[in-house]
Amino acid sequence: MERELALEMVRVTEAAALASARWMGRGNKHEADGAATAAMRAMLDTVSVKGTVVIGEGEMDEAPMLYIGEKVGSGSGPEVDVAVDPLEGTELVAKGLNNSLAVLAIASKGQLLHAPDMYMQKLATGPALKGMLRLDDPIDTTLRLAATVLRKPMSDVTVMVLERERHADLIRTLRESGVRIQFLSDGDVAGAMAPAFEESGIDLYVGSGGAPEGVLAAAALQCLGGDFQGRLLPGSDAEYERCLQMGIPDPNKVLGLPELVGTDDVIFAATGITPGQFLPGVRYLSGQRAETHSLVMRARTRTIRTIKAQHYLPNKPYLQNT
Ligand SMILES: O=P(O)(O)OC[C@H]1O[C@](O)(COP(=O)(O)O)[C@@H](O)[C@@H]1O
Repeated sequence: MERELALEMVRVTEAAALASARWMGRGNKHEADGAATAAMRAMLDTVSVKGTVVIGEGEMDEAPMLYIGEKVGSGSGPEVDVAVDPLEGTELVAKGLNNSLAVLAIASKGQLLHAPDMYMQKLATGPALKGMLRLDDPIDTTLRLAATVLRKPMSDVTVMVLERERHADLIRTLRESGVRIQFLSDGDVAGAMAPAFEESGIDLYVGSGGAPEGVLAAAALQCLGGDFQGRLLPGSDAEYERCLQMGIPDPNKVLGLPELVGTDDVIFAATGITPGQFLPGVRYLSGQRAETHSLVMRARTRTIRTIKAQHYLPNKPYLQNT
């Protein structure tokens, strides 16, 4: 893929963020998500790719736009897999909480895992722990190994996890191990990316979250030089069957970066919607302007670019109905 596509991708996540940011704190996650999705869809069609959505808003019969299998892009240019989450953290926007993002990854055709909509067990690290840990190991073994590699006492190791009832045993073990825990209420793409940013103070991301979000996080970590392992958690026979239908022969297998994002030809972009750990949220300025902060990265070069943009809102047709 041409490197120029990276900047085009930022325009797409900026559009989604600008559209959904209007809904911050207004208690309506569906409107916020719908606005982000429509804006992302409209902007994607201006990008010179022949894209197929592989991670999207749901199946064709569930989602009006950006559904799995939908063709996007201008129809000229390279054939690419497209993974989107126009509003990652719908509750965060609805409740006016930190850390929601508009997120997009593209990779050369056939290279992103077509992850079914179910939970995935996840382990994400930054570059310092790349290749050192195994999702299959008991969590206390993983923590001890991480502390040794990072040359920190256990009490300085900081682990991020979604605050969920299903994580009760995991959290108990983390506490018994003596590590520090930072809880997330939602938004585990940002959570899984955190260990790759030293300034986050997070060493490891663990626990289960959405499988589609896992593929997006894996694309980000491929660009950041970090590591990601995931295991699908089909919760019923129907979900197990769904994995098989989607071309995943062994749904219980641990999937590493090569299985999730089988290429360095991947671009990841994200724009902050509400204020976040590594990206400020959308700010509305005087003079009908709004400011966005985005991150765009290519795995091939590992360049991490942050882009601050000021938008003149009357010139954004996709915002007219928001
Ligand atoms: O809320 P659950 O069921 O634990 O699911 C976790 C998933 O939900 C999120 O927190 C938010 O997802 P949405 O944006 O679809 O609301 C994801 O980041 C995470 O992967």
